[in-house]
Amino acid sequence: MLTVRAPATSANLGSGFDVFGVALGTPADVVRVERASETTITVTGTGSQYIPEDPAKNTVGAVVDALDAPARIRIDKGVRPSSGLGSSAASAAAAAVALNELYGRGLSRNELVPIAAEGEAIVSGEAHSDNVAPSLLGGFTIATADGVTQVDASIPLVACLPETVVSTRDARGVVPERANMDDVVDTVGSAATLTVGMAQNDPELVGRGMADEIVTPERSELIDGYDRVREAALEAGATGVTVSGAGPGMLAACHRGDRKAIASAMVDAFDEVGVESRAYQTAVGSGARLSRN
Ligand SMILES: Nc1ncnc2c1ncn2[C@@H]1O[C@H](COP(=O)(O)OP(=O)(O)OP(=O)(O)O)[C@@H](O)[C@H]1O
Ligand SMILES: N[C@@H](CCO)C(=O)O
Repeated sequence: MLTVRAPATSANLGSGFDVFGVALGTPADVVRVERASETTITVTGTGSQYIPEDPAKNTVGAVVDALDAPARIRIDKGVRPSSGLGSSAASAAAAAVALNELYGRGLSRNELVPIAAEGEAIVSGEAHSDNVAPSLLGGFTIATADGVTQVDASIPLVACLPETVVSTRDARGVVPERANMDDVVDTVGSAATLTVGMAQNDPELVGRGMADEIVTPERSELIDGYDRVREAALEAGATGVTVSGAGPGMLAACHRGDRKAIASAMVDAFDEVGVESRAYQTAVGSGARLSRN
């Protein structure tokens, strides 16, 4: 049996819609695979009651098809679905690494990115790679049509997940079809600033580079308490705050010593609007890890 732990991820980071992503130190999905003549999937863990075990509807099933690698697959969810922390992608990335090894397909982590992204097409209608890339490769990733650029980084982060649900499919429905040129210019500036911040491990530049005038204003409307929680995190020392993935999770960049205060401030602010939440004090981390047992 092969076991792979694949991390949660946060995509977009504000200014990098459908392009930027980071791997998080915690939480993670654990996927176990064994060869079988027919594929079966069982799901346990957080939010497992909302995840289909039918291979045609689970992101992992798309990976099985793409690698032609039938298996008995057990998914232990650490990443809550529809949270904005790349839950669907974590399972797909873990399965891609595990099945590639189980069947000796010999594909590199970069080559597994489009394969794992097939799973995203099942749940959101589009095979975007911005979550599967960091879950496979770790660090900060820039996923474009030409491939993925990756840098290792260790920026401290707080990811706060309200107990509400926003599906990626719905959140993609509010993305504007066109953008104003001034907003495009500002957002390109932010994206460049964030990229330098990741390369230099500078939380101030990363936080400043999260500013986005195009997608985030629309998406934040879907999250009860967004403005209040954002303000609270900034007051507690966050260098930048944005929607995590498609939401409703929120992501704050910060300095290492400020994570605890920011986590409590975000949870308290959600509480003030009657929403329970859970905060992860984490950092940009490593990609999927394989073990044999
Ligand atoms: N292995 C899986 N893990 C999690 N969700 C899955 C899986 N397979 C299918 N799904 C479905 O995908 C949906 C969750 O994916 P979605 O992209 O909406 O959220 P997310 O991955 O948590 O967030 P985001 O992509 O914004 O970070 C749910 O409807 C869930 O049932
Ligand atoms: N880039 C994707 C990430 C969430 O899956 C989105 O924001 O819709």
